[in-house]
Amino acid sequence: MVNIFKKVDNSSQLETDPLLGSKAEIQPFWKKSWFIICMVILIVVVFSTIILYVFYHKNGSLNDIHHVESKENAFTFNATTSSDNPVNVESNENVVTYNGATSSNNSVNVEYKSYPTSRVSSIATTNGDYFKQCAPAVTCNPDDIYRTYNGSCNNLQNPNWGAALTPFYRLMNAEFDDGNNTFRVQLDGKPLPSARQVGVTLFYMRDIRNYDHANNELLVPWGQFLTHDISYYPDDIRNDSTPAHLDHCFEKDKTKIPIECETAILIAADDPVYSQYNVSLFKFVRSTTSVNFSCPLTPRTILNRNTQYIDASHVYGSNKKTADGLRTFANGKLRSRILEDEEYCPQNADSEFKDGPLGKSDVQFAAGDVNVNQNLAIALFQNLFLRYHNHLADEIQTLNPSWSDERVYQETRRIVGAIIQVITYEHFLPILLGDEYMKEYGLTGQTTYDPSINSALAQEMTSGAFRAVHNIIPAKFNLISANYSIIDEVEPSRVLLQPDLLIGNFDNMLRGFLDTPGRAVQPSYNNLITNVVFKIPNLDGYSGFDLMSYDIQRGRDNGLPPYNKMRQLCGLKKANTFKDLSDLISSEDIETLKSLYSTVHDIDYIVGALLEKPRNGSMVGPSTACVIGDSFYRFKVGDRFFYDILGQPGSFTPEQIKSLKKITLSHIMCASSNLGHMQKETFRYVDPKIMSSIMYSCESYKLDLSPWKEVQ
Ligand code: HEM
Ligand SMILES: [Ca+2]
Repeated sequence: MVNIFKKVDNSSQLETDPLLGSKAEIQPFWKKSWFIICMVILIVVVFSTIILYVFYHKNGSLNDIHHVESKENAFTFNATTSSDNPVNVESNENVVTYNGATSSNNSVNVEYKSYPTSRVSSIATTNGDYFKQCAPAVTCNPDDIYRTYNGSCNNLQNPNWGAALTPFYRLMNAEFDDGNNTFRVQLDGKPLPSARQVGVTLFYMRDIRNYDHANNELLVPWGQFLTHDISYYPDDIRNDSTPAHLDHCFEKDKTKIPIECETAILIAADDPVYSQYNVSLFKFVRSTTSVNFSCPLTPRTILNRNTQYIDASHVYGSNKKTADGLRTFANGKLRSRILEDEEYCPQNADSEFKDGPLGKSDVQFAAGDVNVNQNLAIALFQNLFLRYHNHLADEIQTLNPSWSDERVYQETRRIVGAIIQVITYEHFLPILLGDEYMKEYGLTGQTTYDPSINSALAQEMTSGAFRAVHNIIPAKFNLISANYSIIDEVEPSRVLLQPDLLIGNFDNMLRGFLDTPGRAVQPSYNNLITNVVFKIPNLDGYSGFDLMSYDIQRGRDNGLPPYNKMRQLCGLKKANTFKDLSDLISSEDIETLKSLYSTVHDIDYIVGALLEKPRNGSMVGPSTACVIGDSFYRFKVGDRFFYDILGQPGSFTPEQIKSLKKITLSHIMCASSNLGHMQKETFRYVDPKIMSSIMYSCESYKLDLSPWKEVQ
């Protein structure tokens, strides 16, 4: 072993100089230049440390990084803070940024993994069951240039992947108490706390941050419109008619609760809203399962009725019958009707909601998705795209007069699907997720098709992560006139299934979403959408609507894993105690969680997701972002018809892609309304009175269709 502690003989100051080869006089070490330089550096370091220490203490920034680890693609930070002020942790390599408020116990741990082009790997073992046991036989034509209506044959090796009426994908195995069907219980065997109780205790009257002045309210109808393209799983109401089914659950005799009432959401006697109406529960109907389609899979498996690709199936339908029913079969156009001189979706003659639970609506639209009438915002967007389809079909037919109705219809359908993808990936997701998550989850840049990727929508996404975006639904929709004054406002919660208000208000509603700042991101939903009481016409009593309770209960209904498991799936540290949640959840909320749940392992996914602090530049926390990011990655690389994929029979030409990439939601709104002027970044809030100079005339928003002109 080499002894590094050389013994210095102080009696002899002379040693052989290796360069001069002669004896040289050795100076005392304090006179040597290396020593002087070292001392100067030391003094500078000590002084700057003192200055930084004082500065950081004052600003509440990081003062003790006691663990910093950098693996190939992962960064871990554990740090303590000294005050209650916000903390910034930044790493320049691979850009991992966190900006969160400290919890009152002054401890912040941030652990983010950076996945440059990666995603979550499913660890569920049941994803293949439906395809082995129940999937219909399908024959595909690999040369087809248009999508099928139900999404089959997109993936030629697995033709049923992503098709309508196939199961949601699971990232983790379903969690049911009996393994198959009954609601998850807590680790100590107790039932989970009532979904309403959780909502009230954590979120009631928590509306403190009102506006997000960077974005307008259009994120909400777009988010919902997009949801209706990729998801639909109705309640299981096989044997009863809406809305009276389950009314018997209200009966006072609680000695024998019918099985179908067991999943009702219990309301406590001291509920701040419902106690005064003597309402003791919300009816809750479980989702329809594969059993309804003669496919008795276990555990409980939910089939998605809409195609699971972003393909405008909510405009056209997820099966041929619906699609045909919406067509005129002339010039590629969709059926529509004129009301008060404007074009609207056709009437749905069979609608069961003419006498809806909240009132009567003479207007019931028909569209590709049966939920077109759910609320005014989604109805507005369905009508917007109906108008846009017909506008585009006219232009394409004019450009190519010889094209048949079928060709014009299919080509327009193909472009509309592509436009929804462009707006989603270029404009919507960067705001929702932020640029860093966009890069981490591989959501930017040229798409390369990967047939090994199943594009089906994750159960954890549709019953959990994407619903967390319900927190930006505003309490009121403004109707704004052409001179920018608010002429009316409607509560979305009160106009469910009542789309007649849209007639004559189309432009006013669009202006309302465009010219109103969005609801700020925060853990709670707006107070109205969670606390609306209404009288059921055919029941002598009151009922209510609470989106938060339904979201929590739906997660349990569909067997979502609890929050702690989702954290781990997303690369976050498993919490062993409630305190371990302090990396992303405030200590006040942790205390409330403790009062509701038996252990940290019992917390519902959406509850944790809503409480997590969003990463800087994103509207969601990491265990929400990871599921949303993974889903949109699969919708992109697993879709053979994705708009910028090259080399497939259905691919657009490079010139067409160039033209499509320029489209914004402003183009659609200009072509389908009388607005006249639009801003370039449609989702950004621009005060119309002050910023009118940066609004552009609708003349400048025209999709260049020349690449679609067929060369004769
Ligand atoms: C005015 C706006 C909105 C209203 C009134 C609304 C209302 C609802 C309701 C009533 C449900 C069904 C609840 C249940 O019984 O389980 C639902 C489901 C859902 N919502 Fe929203 N929502 C709105 C906007 C949004 C937005 C902005 C997003 C996401 C960006 C979103 C994502 C979802 C998802 C993923 C589901 C489950 C999908 C499904 O049922 O197939 N919603 N929403
Ligand atoms: Ca679809």
